[in-house]
Amino acid sequence: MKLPRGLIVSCQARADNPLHGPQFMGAMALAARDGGAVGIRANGPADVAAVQAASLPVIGIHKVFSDDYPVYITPDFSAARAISASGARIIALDCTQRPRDGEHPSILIRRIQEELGAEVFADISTLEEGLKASDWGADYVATTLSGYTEATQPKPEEPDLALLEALAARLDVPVVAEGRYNRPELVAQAFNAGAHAVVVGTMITNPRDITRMFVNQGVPR
Ligand SMILES: CC(=O)N[C@H](C=O)[C@@H](O)[C@H](O)[C@H](O)COP(=O)(O)O
Repeated sequence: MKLPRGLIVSCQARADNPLHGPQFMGAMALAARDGGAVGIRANGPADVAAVQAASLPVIGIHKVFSDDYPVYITPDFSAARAISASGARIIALDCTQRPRDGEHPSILIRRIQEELGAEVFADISTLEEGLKASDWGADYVATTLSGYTEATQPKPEEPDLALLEALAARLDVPVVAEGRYNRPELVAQAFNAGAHAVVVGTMITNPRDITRMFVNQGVPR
């Protein structure tokens, strides 16, 4: 197993974010490492290559957006191959039941393991999807997409600890908590609920959203 137990920091910034770009994400990864993170999650070949500077295990994703399909986290094999070529040894992909263009996640999981020699990190939104991903051979199952699929709308403020707990009770593979873990006590609760690791993104690596939160909650208008 390539992913250690502990805190994983997601270092992602979209094109409209002033911190977009491998130089910034590489620096974020170093800061996360110095703070005690045991792994990094990063998006796209350039950022995946840049975060290797931290010498930590990298969960690579490749977001590819389409007008026709809702699946965007590593939606096909070519997306997986691109981040594998940039050094990701753990590849995360959408394993929800939503429609997609191309191969079924069960095929993608096997191809990523056999052809790229990487571990597969299944991003799911429901217990049923998590059980299926594990049956298909995923190496890790993560709650990443809870709150982001039709089946899990409306998106709650808090992370989906109930889903985490249900997955941990049923699965033999490591279960990872991800999505809206934005306070240290929520991370502690996730480990108590059986998480192998917890991924935190926005609250550590997105100063724009953190600033907005302060402005919206603490600044008089
Ligand atoms: C739904 C989706 O696309 N999630 C993405 C997955 O890579 C990221 O945008 C999130 O920031 C990441 O999952 C961490 O979550 P949070 O930022 O809530 O700590």
